[in-house]
Amino acid sequence: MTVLDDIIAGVREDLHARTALTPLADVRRAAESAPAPLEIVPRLRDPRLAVISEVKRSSPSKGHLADIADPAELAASYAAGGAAAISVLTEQRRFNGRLDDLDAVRARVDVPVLRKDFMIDEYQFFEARAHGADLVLLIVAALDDAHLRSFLTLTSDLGMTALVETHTAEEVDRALEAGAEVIGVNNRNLKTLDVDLAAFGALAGRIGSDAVKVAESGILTAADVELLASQGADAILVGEALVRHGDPAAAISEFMAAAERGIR
Ligand SMILES: O=P(O)(O)OC[C@@H](O)[C@@H](O)c1c[nH]c2ccccc12
Repeated sequence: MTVLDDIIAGVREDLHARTALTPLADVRRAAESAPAPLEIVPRLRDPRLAVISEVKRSSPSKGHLADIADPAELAASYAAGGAAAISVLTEQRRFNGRLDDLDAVRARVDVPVLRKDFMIDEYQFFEARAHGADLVLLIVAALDDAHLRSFLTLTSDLGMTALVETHTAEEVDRALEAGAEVIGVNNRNLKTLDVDLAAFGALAGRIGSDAVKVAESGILTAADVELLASQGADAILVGEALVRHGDPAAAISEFMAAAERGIR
């Protein structure tokens, strides 16, 4: 059993508990009456690097990262620093996230918000929308082609955008064939949790320029950002470096400046 399998087993149990409390029909109704989702693709296509800033308390690889008593406050400083979007982890068992965090962040900022979780069931998409998400994460390694396609359709039917996460050449091909518009390369292998910042550079050319390219995970320094920008990243997804930084808004500006050096 890989780490990913193990995480998903827990996600499935938590999902059963929520569906027992709130039936799909109710979540669907809440999704339909939620305020319209925001568009993210134009922000990601902006020539300047887009920084997707993550609210992340802990992770299976690093354990405890930050307390984050007030996720809305953190998100507000991300937005003030120029974040293009805010990612909110909602997985409970391994990342200590919650849907309440998504609600709090959504209520506070007017930039697009990503529900970051392991999406394995239709229910979670209506739930994401009901809680104000504009984007969801689809992890190719966790989905067969049929689910990848049907979840992409459901995401766009709900007016949201999918960040389709890959880690290998085969996964990039599957993402492209399924019609993904925004493709992430996770520098962390979710089966082993090993991080290799070179993963993005190795796959960027394969993605090409039809899809938006997002470099994810293990991005700690301005030098990392400069390199990824020079390799064609349109956006970066950063958690640890921001939640551990005393001044996350300054860190975001610093990353954006580093990207300018990378593309010059
Ligand atoms: O904290 P980092 O190394 O900056 O990583 C952020 C983000 O990329 C990471 O949280 C992540 C990327 N893909 C995921 C899938 C599930 C859970 C978490 C993730």
